[in-house]
Amino acid sequence: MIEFQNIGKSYGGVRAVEGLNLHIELGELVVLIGPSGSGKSTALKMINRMVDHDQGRILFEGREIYSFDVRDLRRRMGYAIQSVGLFPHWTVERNIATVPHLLGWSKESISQRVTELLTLFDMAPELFRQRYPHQLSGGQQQRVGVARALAADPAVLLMDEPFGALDPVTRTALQLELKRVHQTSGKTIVLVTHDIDEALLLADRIVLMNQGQIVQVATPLELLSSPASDFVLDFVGRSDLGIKLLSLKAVEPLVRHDPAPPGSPTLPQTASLREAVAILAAQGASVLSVLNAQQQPVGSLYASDIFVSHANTPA
Ligand SMILES: Nc1ncnc2c1ncn2[C@@H]1O[C@H](COP(=O)(O)OP(=O)(O)OP(=O)(O)O)[C@@H](O)[C@H]1O
Repeated sequence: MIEFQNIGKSYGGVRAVEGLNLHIELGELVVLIGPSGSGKSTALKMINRMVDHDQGRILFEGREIYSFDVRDLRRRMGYAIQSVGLFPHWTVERNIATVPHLLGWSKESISQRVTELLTLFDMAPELFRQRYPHQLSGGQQQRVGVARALAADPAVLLMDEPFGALDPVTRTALQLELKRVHQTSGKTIVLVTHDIDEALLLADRIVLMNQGQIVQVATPLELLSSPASDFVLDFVGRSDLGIKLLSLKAVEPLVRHDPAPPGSPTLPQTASLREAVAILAAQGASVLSVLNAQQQPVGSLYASDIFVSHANTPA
């Protein structure tokens, strides 16, 4: 879908990105992460030519990006950034409709699409479509920013710290929404973040950068279980690596199909092992009753099974 071939970029003689090779597959959610100044934003912006590379080739759907009309290229790629960049004198509806409007969609199609997107992001259309950005909370503005990026149903969504500067609760809610949107739409998404937990939660693959170069490309589980170097280990957080690994593992494989003792604390079947450990510790319990979506018990989860199974995970 998007291919970086030996990409380089300098600003005034200073190398920001060097020797970048990466193939992003159709429908993948790839997270670019790394310390400040490592070249993440530059790499992202080269995809839609907000920044032009000066070495190598970038292919989009098999075609060199320099062979596209730049406006056409950008319309095919939704772009959402931390500062949101909503137009202050336009309503929510008009903001979301920016690209459909440029593409000459009919009034009815635009209105329908705005309703669809506001509903998707859990913002009642009748309440929000006529509001102006200053009448929204920060989290709502971010949602509108992402809705705008999705409006014309672009093949690709590029996101630069889209949930930065939000409180942790709103941030988590938006991350889960993005995960759901990705799973239901199957869009290719490239997201830049500083936040390793965000990367672990969302990414199909994580691209860890340092000083303009890729240090490791891996799935979240691979990154935690086989960090390529001490730099990676430090970046992902040496001290709480085990806890992070637990958050990637589902409880389901460890559920025993016999009922937990009466009065055991409960846990949804869809929870992660990290959540299970948190409840076990908080309640001082050694076994949990696992519930399905209908709140019916489906079995039990023993603390001893978690630690044995986790210890057996290949490092
Ligand atoms: N317009 C520019 N002019 C000059 N140098 C720039 C410009 N944009 C970025 N740089 C430099 O290029 C390097 C990479 O910057 P980039 O913004 O891609 O990093 P980043 O990993 O996204 O950083 P951050 O996490 O702080 O946003 C940095 O050293 C930065 O100072």
